[in-house]
Amino acid sequence: MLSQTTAAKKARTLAEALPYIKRFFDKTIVIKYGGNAMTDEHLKECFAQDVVLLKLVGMNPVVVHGGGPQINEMLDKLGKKGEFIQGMRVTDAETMDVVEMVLGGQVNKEIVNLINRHGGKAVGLTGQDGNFIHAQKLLMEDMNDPSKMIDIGQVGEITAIDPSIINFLDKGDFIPVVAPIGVGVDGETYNINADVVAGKLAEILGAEKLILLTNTPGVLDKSGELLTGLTPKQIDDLVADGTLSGGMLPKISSALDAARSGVKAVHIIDGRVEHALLLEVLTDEGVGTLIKAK
Ligand SMILES: Nc1ncnc2c1ncn2[C@@H]1O[C@H](COP(=O)(O)OP(=O)(O)O)[C@@H](O)[C@H]1O
Ligand SMILES: CC(=O)N[C@@H](CCC(=O)OP(=O)(O)O)C(=O)O
Repeated sequence: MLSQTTAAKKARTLAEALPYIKRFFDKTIVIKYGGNAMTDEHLKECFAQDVVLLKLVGMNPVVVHGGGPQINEMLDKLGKKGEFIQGMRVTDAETMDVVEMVLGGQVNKEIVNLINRHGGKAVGLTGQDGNFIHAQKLLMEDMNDPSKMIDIGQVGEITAIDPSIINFLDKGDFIPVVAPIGVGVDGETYNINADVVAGKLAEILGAEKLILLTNTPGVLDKSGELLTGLTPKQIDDLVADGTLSGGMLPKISSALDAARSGVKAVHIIDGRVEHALLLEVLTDEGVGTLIKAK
């Protein structure tokens, strides 16, 4: 039997959720599930339960997933080394085949299956389905010399998103699970960073919240301390002095773009914390880093 104090604590936590359930009822919440946060079986189950719960209390969760480490694992098996420049994967034709297989197949179906096992109705999509993520080849600016462009192969930048398939799924009981693959005018496919897709999708859907689940407590300063809130000026400084690097670069710029484009709350949070998503959406507990528009 629960002691009275434990029971009272549980009841208080449940009661705390009520104003959040009201506030976010019928609102869209885009959740980026990073490949690095997807490693532990128990945490994956918690994630799926959280997504289903948000849907059942009337919100519209839209999941965008990554899978960087999972792609690396498959490349390793093929004797190929994954290479990243400024947080973006250099994607030749062979790597693109692996990206499509791992993101569009393995990882996407695993998440769909997890959510469905917990009572949700997840539908897996890539940007090709419903022709919804339009992309073109990205020519990336060199951070150290903006006059120089870097060619990283079949990596895409989003040119447009047609959200009708997502809106259709949201209106029903479905939970969209999106793999970050875009399609070009001639039907060619592009590898797009999942943070970029999540940010743009949140903007286009007019999402109330964008939550980026990753494998750090949030954005950390030079001495490894958590930064709970970040303004654009602070972000510029952290990029310039090298505190932000690798995968955090596309993450932070997508987060900032989304905040500036009207997504009301953008959070980078620790996906290694049990039920991090519920804590973020339904409690007063602030976890991670809030990205401010100004
Ligand atoms: N200042 C920073 N604070 C936190 N993480 C950082 C920072 N700079 C770089 N990183 C790196 O960014 C990583 C998160 O990005 P990424 O590897 O792309 O994860 P995900 O798969 O969740 O998108 C962290 O694991 C960390 O290694
Ligand atoms: C262009 C580019 O970098 N694409 C990423 C797509 C997956 C991704 O973003 O996965 P995470 O969120 O787990 O990092 C890649 O190939 O790794």
